Amino acid sequence: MDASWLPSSPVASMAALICFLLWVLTLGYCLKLMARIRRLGVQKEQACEAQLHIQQQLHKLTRTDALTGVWNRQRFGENAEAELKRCQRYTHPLSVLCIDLDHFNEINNSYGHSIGDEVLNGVARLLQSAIRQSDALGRWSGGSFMLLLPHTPLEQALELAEKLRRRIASSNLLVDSPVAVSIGAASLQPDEALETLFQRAEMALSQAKREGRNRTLGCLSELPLATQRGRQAV
Ligand SMILES: Nc1nc2c(ncn2[C@@H]2O[C@H](COP(=O)(O)OP(=O)(O)OP(=O)(O)O)[C@@H](O)[C@H]2O)c(=O)[nH]1
Repeated sequence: MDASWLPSSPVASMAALICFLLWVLTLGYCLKLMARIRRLGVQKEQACEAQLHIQQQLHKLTRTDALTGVWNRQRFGENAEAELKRCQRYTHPLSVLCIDLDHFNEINNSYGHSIGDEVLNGVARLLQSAIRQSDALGRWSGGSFMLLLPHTPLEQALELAEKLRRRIASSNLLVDSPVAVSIGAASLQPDEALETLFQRAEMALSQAKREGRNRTLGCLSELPLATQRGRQAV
């Protein structure tokens, strides 16, 4: 056997051994480094996913009402504006319902705010479960919601409003007392602005409250001249 490659002296043997050890150490270090880089890559991916999740949650929070989970007023308004343009472009009917809890203040005072919150939540759930996917529900203010009904003329909107009103009145959101809502409806008129459409639904709602609550009223007319002037002056 040819042994010419073997170190010929103890010094050479020692040097070969040191080289071998250095090579083993370097290899170990490289493997460790590679594992660390891989770990960092995974951690970076996880951090990116977490950041994306937080961004999505934030986006959702800024678009939905924290208590009821329905769209907040801003998101509802943006959607309604886009829907209005579509309906005007294709001359489709569009209606809105403004739905307000009757005597909500009394519910809060008698049962406490957290029960008031539960009632509000219950109403939101009832409304959401009764509408079409193409409809949109938004929290409008304290105890009121706005419902957008594309492709729906006033007559059908009033029918739906009555169905919703009856459903809420016969629910047992409060065990020992009925919960009622008043509803104002309005349908888009040619070249009408969104703001005016909402105002007319609110006007009908105010009239329903004045007439005794727990009822539905539609707004057939345009805004009274005084209101229109007031709006233009703003
Ligand atoms: N529990 C609860 N109450 C709220 C919330 N936001 C507003 N409110 C209360 O809702 C009540 C709104 O009352 P109003 O709509 O002014 O009047 P109302 O008592 O409902 O009377 P009508 O609308 O005239 O029938 C006020 O007492 C507010 O404090 C909320 O998020 N949770």
